[in-house]
Amino acid sequence: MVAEKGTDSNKAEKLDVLRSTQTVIHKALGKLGYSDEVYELLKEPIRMMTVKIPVRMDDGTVKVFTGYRAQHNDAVGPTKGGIRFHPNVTEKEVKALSIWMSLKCGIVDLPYGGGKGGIVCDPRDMSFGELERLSRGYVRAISQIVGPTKDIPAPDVFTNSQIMAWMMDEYSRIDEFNSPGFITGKPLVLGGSHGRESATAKGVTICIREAAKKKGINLEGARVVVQGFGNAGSFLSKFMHDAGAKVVGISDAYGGLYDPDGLDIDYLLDRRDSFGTVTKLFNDTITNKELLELDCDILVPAAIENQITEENAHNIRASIVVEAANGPTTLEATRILSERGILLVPDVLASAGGVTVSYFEWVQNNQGYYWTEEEVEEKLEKVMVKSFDNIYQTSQTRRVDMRLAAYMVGVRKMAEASRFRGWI
Ligand SMILES: NC(=O)C1=CN([C@@H]2O[C@H](COP(=O)(O)OP(=O)(O)OC[C@H]3O[C@@H](n4cnc5c(N)ncnc54)[C@H](O)[C@@H]3O)[C@@H](O)[C@H]2O)C=CC1
Ligand SMILES: O=C(O)CCC(=O)C(=O)O
Repeated sequence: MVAEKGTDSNKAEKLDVLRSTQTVIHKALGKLGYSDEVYELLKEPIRMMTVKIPVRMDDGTVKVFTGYRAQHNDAVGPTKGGIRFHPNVTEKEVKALSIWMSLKCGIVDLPYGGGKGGIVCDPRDMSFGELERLSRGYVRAISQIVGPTKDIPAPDVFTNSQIMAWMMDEYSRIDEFNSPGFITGKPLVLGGSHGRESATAKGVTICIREAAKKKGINLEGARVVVQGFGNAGSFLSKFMHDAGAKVVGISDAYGGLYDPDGLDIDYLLDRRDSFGTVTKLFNDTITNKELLELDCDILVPAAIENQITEENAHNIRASIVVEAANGPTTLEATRILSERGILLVPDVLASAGGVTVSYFEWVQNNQGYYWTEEEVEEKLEKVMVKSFDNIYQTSQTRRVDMRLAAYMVGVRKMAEASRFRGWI
């Protein structure tokens, strides 16, 4: 049997997302009765590629970028997960992100394992041409280990449908075949799916609705704060606004905006740039730290990791925290929120709408027959409600928090698939 691990006092270790996800995987496997051998297999990706990507910059110089692709576990099927372009990308982060993808795919029951990629770069400082050359260079560098039946990438932080289009085109050249199923999150005209752009936020919205029912909170008039105004955060703000909630705070990498009477979300959506930046247009801003501690009913971190920590968890004033971002809450903070009776819907459940509709996109690419937006939304709704119920019930019956319950549900499928394959 797997023994439960104690907490570590070192602050850096508490912010180490790989270490903290390993801690919860270890606990989840222990609760399910799996052996330490299973943990040894699942604690790290089975494959990790580091690549150097030389890119001719617009000024004629060559800059060499570092990129990663992690494939966590492919017992269930091909691996799947986004590609992040961000200056703070690290090998450890990409590994953790690939494990979270495996858990998400297990939770929403997709025929995939988890993968994730990242490039250390700041696309906000790069031209369109430089970004295209970087995107194509990355695909050439990882082409041996990816493909429509091996590992299927998608968008994540600071990547979008245009970048997916360049990557698909580059892979199709290498493969000498039009390969729309190589990547998801593509533009509609290149085999993208209706509903993929807003899918992550739709999934989060469904989780908020279900969590609000459990807490007896009426969404009409509920005060919502959203950290991050990119793909996940901006659509989410819109959906909350349309549902009658009052979005009182939003933020981006440069700061936050607050209005207790509710922000004008349509105006902000109109003014945000393609990197989800909008606050630079305003003088009267608050910090991201202040934003997270605002008085509200529902708090949605939708930006980056390690935002709710033991330092601010006691000051969170929301009744429900729904993680649209990957890894926004540390384990210590998870414990504090849970002790304070705050319902936390974890990332691996709340943000799984994105990969669910990515799966729909891949299925449509494979069958060559495309669904309407209504069909996609109906299927997503069913998947998310079922997954939420399953995890909520698990947390109640096993008397564990929603994060541990989600890991227990998410890890089981890959552990079983690995066992049937005779790996463990
Ligand atoms: N796009 C997708 O389909 C999915 C995204 N996610 C997760 O959701 C989160 C957001 O992703 P996207 O919306 O796709 O990215 P995005 O690139 O569209 O937007 C990111 C947003 O976060 C803000 N941000 C960046 N650094 C920040 C910081 N230090 N403090 C506060 N805000 C900061 C940016 O200004 C921007 O508003 C990430 O954790 C991502 O992994 C999870 C599942 C699927
Ligand atoms: O759409 C996908 O395949 C992956 C989305 C993703 O990277 C994530 O859920 O973190």
